[in-house]
Amino acid sequence: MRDTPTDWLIVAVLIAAWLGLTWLCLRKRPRVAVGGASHLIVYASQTGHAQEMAEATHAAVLRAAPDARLVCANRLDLADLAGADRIFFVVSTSGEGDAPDDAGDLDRDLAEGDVDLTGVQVAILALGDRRYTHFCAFGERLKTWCVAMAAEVTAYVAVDDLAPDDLAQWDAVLVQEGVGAMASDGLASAPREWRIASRVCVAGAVGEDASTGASEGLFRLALRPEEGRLPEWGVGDLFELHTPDGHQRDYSIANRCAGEELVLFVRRVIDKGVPGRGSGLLTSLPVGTGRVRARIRAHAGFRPPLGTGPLLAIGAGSGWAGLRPHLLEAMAAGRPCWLIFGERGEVDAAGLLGEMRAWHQEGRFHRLDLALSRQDGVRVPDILAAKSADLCDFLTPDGAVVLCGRLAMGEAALAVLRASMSEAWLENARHSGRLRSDLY
Ligand SMILES: Cc1cc2nc3c(=O)[nH]c(=O)nc-3n(C[C@H](O)[C@H](O)[C@H](O)COP(=O)(O)O)c2cc1C
Repeated sequence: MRDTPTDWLIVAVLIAAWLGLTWLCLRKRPRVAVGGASHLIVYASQTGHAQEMAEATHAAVLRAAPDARLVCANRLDLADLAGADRIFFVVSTSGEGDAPDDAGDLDRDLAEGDVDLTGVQVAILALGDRRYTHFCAFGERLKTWCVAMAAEVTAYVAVDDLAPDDLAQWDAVLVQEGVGAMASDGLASAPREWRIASRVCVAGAVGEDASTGASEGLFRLALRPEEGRLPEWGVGDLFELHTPDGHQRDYSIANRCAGEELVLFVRRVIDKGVPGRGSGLLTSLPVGTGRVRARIRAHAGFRPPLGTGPLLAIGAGSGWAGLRPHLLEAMAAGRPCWLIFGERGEVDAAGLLGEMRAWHQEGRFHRLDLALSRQDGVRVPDILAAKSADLCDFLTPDGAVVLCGRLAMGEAALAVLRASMSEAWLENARHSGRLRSDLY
């Protein structure tokens, strides 16, 4: 039997109708919000600032809308957004214009997702830093997408380096929206006074590189609270320094919470002859009498890797501050540890390398590999590549990785690990909490 032109026309019409219906179904997702909440506060945060501000925003919004829900971006479905009346996004930008790790799914949705947000009011607080090339790029992408999805974007506030004036604008937005300013009780702890109890230069000669605008040595500091006992913190948490001119700087706390002191490793930064706002203070105030204001801030994304398997710690320079408490925790738990660490040279960093060497000689580390770039021309990724087979033996199947240091070093290290262990292993380790990184 031959097909007639009429048969073909009917088939074409049916296919077109089916495609149209599918498109409509996908676009008009059911308006079911998270737990039925009319107000959503959605956060995406790499080092905790956006999360904390979202918590303070949530506390403020709750006054006006008792069903308001606080949600991490990755726990969100597009249908949740469509089901809300008002959405407050509080998001930072990480990497080079990237979404924070806890917003990878939302970022994919921004590229591919389609949902009807007609009638949904959106306000966005975007955290970023103008020293990076792509200022608030993730917040910008989010705004563009919301507009494309037909949401009404009522406010967009971009914050440069947590500048108080920019944050005041967000408070003004909240007041305008009828919910009142951010609730300070959303902050985990208030800043307090700390005294610099000791300070020693452990790497890089003081004065070196000042002319080139580069750094001027790495210092180990011990701080004590001016009053009261040492506050509690967890492995991975941050010391948030509040400078007298209203800025904040984060430093990894380098010891576990015990004893009377909090330990930091601070690189003295000199930019065009001017010492860094935070590092300048910490490395120049007099020992014994010098005081700074700071508080401890939880860093949920850099908690000890889950599991009980072996731990590979990778880092360089001031990244030692981030790795150190993880190693102390893992050694105490009896996990085999392997440290791969980069510095410039033996003489340059004797104070820093001494502690690692001592731990290794005492048998507390399974293995220690140093990449001394200026002395031997070897960098951290070179070691990872050269020891690829050993890495597979050490990490397969349930090993964990903790990575801390400059972004370029971290990304190069991850690329080599990906090649050695496979993309699937790395993704699985990240999703199951066995890979933690803090790159800056
Ligand atoms: C490794 C790193 C990369 C960053 N990349 C950017 C960027 O590309 N664009 C930007 O505007 N800010 C960037 N920032 C600045 C952060 O967005 C800013 O510090 C923000 O307050 C961090 O908020 P969070 O703690 O919620 O992640 C970066 C910060 C770090 C540490």
